[in-house]
Amino acid sequence: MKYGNIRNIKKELLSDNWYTLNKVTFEYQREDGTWETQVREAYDRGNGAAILLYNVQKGTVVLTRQFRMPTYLNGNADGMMVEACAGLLEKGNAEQTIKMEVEEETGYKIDKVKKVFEAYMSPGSVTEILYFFIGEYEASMKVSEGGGAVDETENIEVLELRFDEALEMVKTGEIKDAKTIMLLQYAQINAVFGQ
Ligand SMILES: Nc1nc2c(ncn2[C@@H]2O[C@H](COP(=O)(O)OP(=O)(O)O[C@H]3O[C@H](CO)[C@@H](O)[C@H](O)[C@@H]3O)[C@@H](O)[C@H]2O)c(=O)[nH]1
Ligand SMILES: [Mg+2]
Repeated sequence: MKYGNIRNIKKELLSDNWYTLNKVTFEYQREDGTWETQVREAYDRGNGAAILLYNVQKGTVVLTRQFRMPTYLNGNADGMMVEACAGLLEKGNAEQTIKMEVEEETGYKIDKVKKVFEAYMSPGSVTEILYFFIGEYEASMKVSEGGGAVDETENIEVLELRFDEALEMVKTGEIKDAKTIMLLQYAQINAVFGQ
């Protein structure tokens, strides 16, 4: 018996205030062939893209720092998060979006990025799939201050850190964002900065 047979999917909209929260009722076929009814809430905030900006010569990465209310609600004392540059896919594909986000959030205009993997970040409750990239930056690509979209009140601070310092911040817990940890570890495992 294969898993994954489902039928009678019914969606009830609980909220579409900003993004969309649905209560989904469905029947799921168990291994013994019988059907059971399950209820799951699913939050759809679209898909996203994230990128590790790195400079091999300088041995540095560019990250961002911003206030994240949901983390404040769950134990992050000042609500501030150090994260790789990222954004939700609005128009266009993941690659176009991430280049746009890089310029908006960090002020660097880059034109070469490499997709490294994709991942569901919270598959039990959030529909989002996140596309992961890495890309080289250098000082000459800096065209503005960055900081994020003014109309979105993002107030993003741009950080340039040594790669080893960023890895240390994962150990100490100063970096606690999953996508950022995944990208830093990708760079480490794949010797993006050399052995
Ligand atoms: N008014 C309002 N604004 C919101 C709400 N929820 C989010 N926003 C704003 O919508 C904007 C979205 O900015 P993006 O840069 O496109 O997305 P992001 O929040 O950085 O999302 C990235 O990181 C997430 C967390 O790791 C990822 O989940 C996501 O895929 C993406 O990579 C942010 O300014 C955020 O504050 C809301 O309920 N109300
Ligand atoms: Mg963002």
